[in-house]
Amino acid sequence: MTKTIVVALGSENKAKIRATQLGLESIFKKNNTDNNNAVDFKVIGCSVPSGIRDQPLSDQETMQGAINRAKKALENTPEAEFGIGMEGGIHHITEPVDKWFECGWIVVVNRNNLDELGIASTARFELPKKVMHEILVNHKELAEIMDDLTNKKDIRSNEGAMGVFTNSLLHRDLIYSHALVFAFSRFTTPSSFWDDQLLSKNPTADK
Ligand SMILES: O=P(O)(O)OP(=O)(O)OP(=O)(O)OC[C@H]1O[C@@H](n2cnc3c(O)ncnc32)[C@H](O)[C@@H]1O
Repeated sequence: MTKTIVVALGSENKAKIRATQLGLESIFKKNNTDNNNAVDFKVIGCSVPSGIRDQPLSDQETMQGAINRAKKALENTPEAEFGIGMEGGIHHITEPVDKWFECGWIVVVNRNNLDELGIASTARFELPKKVMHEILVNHKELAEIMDDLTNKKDIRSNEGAMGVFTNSLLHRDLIYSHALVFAFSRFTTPSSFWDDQLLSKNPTADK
């Protein structure tokens, strides 16, 4: 009998649900005979608090939101083996250039060990100064600004700001799915890659 892995996603955002489906399809692809991970999977999206501000302003805060969401989703979904948290946020780089960048942070947590977190970020892109002005001075959320800028509705659940700033080449679901594959690697690659045993002895230690 094929095993079904149940995964709880801490969001009902359609782009994040699609990203999770896409990521898990490539991780657990059944028609790839070389794939030792091949199984069925089921995604349950649920609304959970991120525990941070609606518009996170640093990588640290955004990652914390993703951790909180992954753990809460798992807690709220007893049948799930893994919890996933996805959080979009911005980060300020001051040197060698003064610019703000947007990316998503993705966290995977397994029920067997809540302290073992798989964490990755998406690719990043620069946000224009006028968008940052709306966020920092007028305290608007990126979602609202993107809709105003494009005259569209609900960009956050569709192509995302990523899609807008790449002329629709790279949509939020695809980019988040790649980060999910990285975050899951903690659980899908050999555990020997991740244990604390050093690869080589410190050459000076024996002297
Ligand atoms: O329903 P949830 O899961 O909360 O999804 P969200 O897109 O609203 O929320 P996030 O917490 O991931 O993102 C934090 C803020 O940044 C906005 N944001 C993040 N990525 C975005 C994107 O690609 N396009 C538009 N807005 C985005 C988002 O709408 C929030 O205002």
